[in-house]
Amino acid sequence: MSKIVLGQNQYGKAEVRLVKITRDTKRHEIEDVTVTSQLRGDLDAVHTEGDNAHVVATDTQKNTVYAFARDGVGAIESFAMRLGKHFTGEFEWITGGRWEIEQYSWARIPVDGEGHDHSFVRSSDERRNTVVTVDGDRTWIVSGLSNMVVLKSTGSEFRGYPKDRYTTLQETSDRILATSVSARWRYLTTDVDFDKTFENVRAIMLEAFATTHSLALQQSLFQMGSAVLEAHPEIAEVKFSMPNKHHFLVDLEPFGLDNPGEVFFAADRPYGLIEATVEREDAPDAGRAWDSVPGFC
Ligand SMILES: O=c1[nH]c(=O)c2[nH]c(=O)[nH]c2[nH]1
Repeated sequence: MSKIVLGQNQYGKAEVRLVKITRDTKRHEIEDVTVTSQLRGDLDAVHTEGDNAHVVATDTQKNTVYAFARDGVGAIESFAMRLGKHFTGEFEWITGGRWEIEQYSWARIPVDGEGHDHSFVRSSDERRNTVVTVDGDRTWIVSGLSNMVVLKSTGSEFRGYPKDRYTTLQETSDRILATSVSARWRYLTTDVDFDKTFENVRAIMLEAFATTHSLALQQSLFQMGSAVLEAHPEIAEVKFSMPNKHHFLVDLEPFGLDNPGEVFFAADRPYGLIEATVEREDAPDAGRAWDSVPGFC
């Protein structure tokens, strides 16, 4: 019989819900995040013997998240790195880990044409996220966004695909193109103005989606990724997962009506799922950056 040994492992507190209000002035600020903290290191004994001497409790990890938030969250990448430095610095057998943060955005409620001081409305389901991975003295940062729903009502075609006996799809030179963008990009350095870069990457993706005359969602994806890499030398690669949110033209002929691309059935499933990585050919190895970042190819 072969010897049975413990393989890769990590543990921590998942999805710590944290809301931080900054109320130094009467104009409050809100930061709303979900934090997952996972530690790696010399943790064999707890698995093989039930010896907890090295187990920084998941409850302690949760408390640390809340305690650190007392000073504010700031850029989620910086907050995640703070946590990483703390756990790997404080406990010598903790040699690395993974800190994932998702951020929800709130907008001020407009009252008399101005944003209210302390009343907010969740602006959309879109989220900003990051995964910071630490292994010894190496740190990888993968940041991204999810649920960025975009649509263009023309400027999209889909033609020239192979036809076989199962093909019923009609070619089109004018269709709706809609998707919910999930994207994650890997930074080449930890020395980044993360908030500014996030806003810029997002704006670049939106502009590329809008201005690309799309022959396929795959082409739009590649344009979006290329535009980001062209503008941001500190980013090595961008991974996308983009559902093709199909909009089918409704046949209004039974009602004696034409339908020149105006009335659509927005199907929610099934959907095409377009995934790709846009990368620099000479990018340094990704190391452990994408470990435990599911949902991308
Ligand atoms: O942009 C598209 N890419 C596809 O691969 C595809 N396949 C399909 O049926 N419609 C589309 N649209």
